[in-house]
This record gives sequence, structure tokens and C-alpha cells, in this order.
Amino acid sequence: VEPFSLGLALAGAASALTGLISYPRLYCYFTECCLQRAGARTGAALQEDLDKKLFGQHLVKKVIVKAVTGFLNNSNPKKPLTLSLHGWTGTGKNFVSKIVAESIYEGGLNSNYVHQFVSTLHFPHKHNISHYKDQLQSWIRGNVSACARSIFIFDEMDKMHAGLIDSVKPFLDYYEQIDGVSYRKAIFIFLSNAGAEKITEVALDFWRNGKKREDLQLRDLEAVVSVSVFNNKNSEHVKMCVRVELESRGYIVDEDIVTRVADEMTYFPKEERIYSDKGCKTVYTKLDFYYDL
Ligand SMILES: Nc1ncnc2c1ncn2[C@@H]1O[C@H](COP(=O)(O)OP(=O)(O)OP(=O)(O)O)[C@@H](O)[C@H]1O
Repeated sequence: VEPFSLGLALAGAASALTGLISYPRLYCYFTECCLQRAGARTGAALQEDLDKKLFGQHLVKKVIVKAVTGFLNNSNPKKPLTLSLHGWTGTGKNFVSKIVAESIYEGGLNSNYVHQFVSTLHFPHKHNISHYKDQLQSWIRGNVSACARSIFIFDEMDKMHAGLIDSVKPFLDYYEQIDGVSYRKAIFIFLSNAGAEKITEVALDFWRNGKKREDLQLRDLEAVVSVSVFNNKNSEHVKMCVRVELESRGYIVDEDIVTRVADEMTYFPKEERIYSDKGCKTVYTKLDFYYDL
């Protein structure tokens, strides 16, 4: 090999190497990386995939696409994204979580950043609960430390021991960090058969009344999965939080959306419906539903 062409080849190799180091995206083309930023395609791909593959679940489609896209596009989320899918067996809960995982990580459920737990498989023995708690917490901590945008899927939540559920709860809250780790960019998906009969009852009633399944609204089902049974139309403080959050996101305050978000919150006491039971907490995630951030 002539020295000149060797020099060129070396220079080429060197620049390719620097390119590789200075362009993480190129590096991530060859090997799987923790998601740093949502690609513009993520939301569109998710929508496309759900439209193509998921049938009879118009509400799920809408909520999931809005929630996931809004969350991924928010560079400073105040809490992790928590999705809870309820329903009868075989209605697509696992299927949807797989599609969500694939929209974020190409490897989907096989990705190093996607973790799936099945209660009866991974946490079968009641007497081992404290051991499971430690294991689960350190698994979550370790993986979120390694990749903030980790996804955790919990199947068979209705069969999970209450104590174990409690051990996951701190990770879902609004803490800026816990022991130096921030969980705010993580995604938790919970799957459960609880409420399935009630959901089916509502759908059946709809059908018996000659209404189209597609006309079922989220609010028709909220009561049965007890999301927002007790609405308070005069929730002025909650509305103030919504307005502030809209302004901080650079939107013109739309009073219609402010009212809708406030209406979706739950209030106590049951009769008087005076206080929002989560204060302003869930306002931020609810807003994602109304905006393509
Ligand atoms: N709504 C749907 N649209 C299209 N395919 C579906 C739907 N629901 C289920 N399927 C198909 O059936 C398979 C089994 O469904 P899936 O495992 O998602 O059900 P599940 O709701 O998680 O049930 P389980 O509560 O028993 O875990 C899916 O892999 C998918 O191929």
C-alpha cells in the first residue's frame, strides 16, 4: 500500500471514529441506546401501529397516543408516566404495552430498557414479600439509574400482593429524586383484570341501547374504574393550577380545557366534593391528553 493512500485511509478511519463518538445517534444506530429525546416519529409510529393492529379499543388508542407523546415530548416531566390498562382477558392489554414499548425501543419487550413483571410468575409466594420488595425496588432503582427512560410493565396487578404494590408507589410520585435518582422520565404500565366486569357491563348497556361502541366516551367508563366519580364544577384552585401550567408551557389559556381538566379531577368529601383529592398533582399529566406537545 502506498504511504499516501494509507494516510488517507487512516485519516478516513480517524474521522469516522470521531464521528462515531461525537454523534451518539450514529453510535445508537449500531447498538441499542437509552432514549434521550423523543423522535418526531415516535407518536406518529405509535398511532399508526395502533390503528393498524388494535381493534375495538378506540378509547385506549386515543389516551395512549396522547399520554405517551405528551410525556416523551416534555423535557421536564414532574412525575413518571403511569398507564393503567384494565379489562377482560384477551382484550389487548399486553398487546398494547408491547406496541408502546416498540414505539420507544425498537427491540420492544426484548429491549434492555423494557422490563416486564408478571405477578404470579415473579412474585408467587406470599411469605417472600419482603424479599420481593427489596429485589423489585433495587431492580427499578438500578435500571432507572442506568437509563432514566426505562419502561416497567406489571402484568396481573390484581394478583399482586398489596404490600408489593406499596413498594412501587414511591417511584410513581412527584419526588424530584429519591436517593439521588430521578424517576420522572420512567414509564410504568400496569395491567389488570380488575374492573373488567364493570367495563363489560357498561359496553353491553351501550349495545343494548342501540348505541355504537365507538360512541363510548372515556367519561362513561371513568365511574366504573373510579377515576373521577366525584367531579366538582367549582374547583377554582385546581383551575388556577391548570392555567399556570398552560402558561408555563407557552400556551394561550383555553378556558374550555381548563374546565375539562378540572372536571376530570376527583374530589372529597363524597357528598360536598369540596377538595381535590390529589390537589393539583395530576393536572400536569391530564394536560398532555389535550395537547400534542
Ligand atoms: N383489541 C385487540 N385488537 C387486536 N388484537 C388483539 C386485541 N386484543 C387481543 N388481541 C390479540 O390477542 C392476543 C392476546 O391478547 P393480550 O395478551 O394482549 O390480552 P390481555 O388483555 O393482556 O389478556 P390477559 O388479561 O389474559 O393478560 C394479542 O397478542 C393480540 O394478538
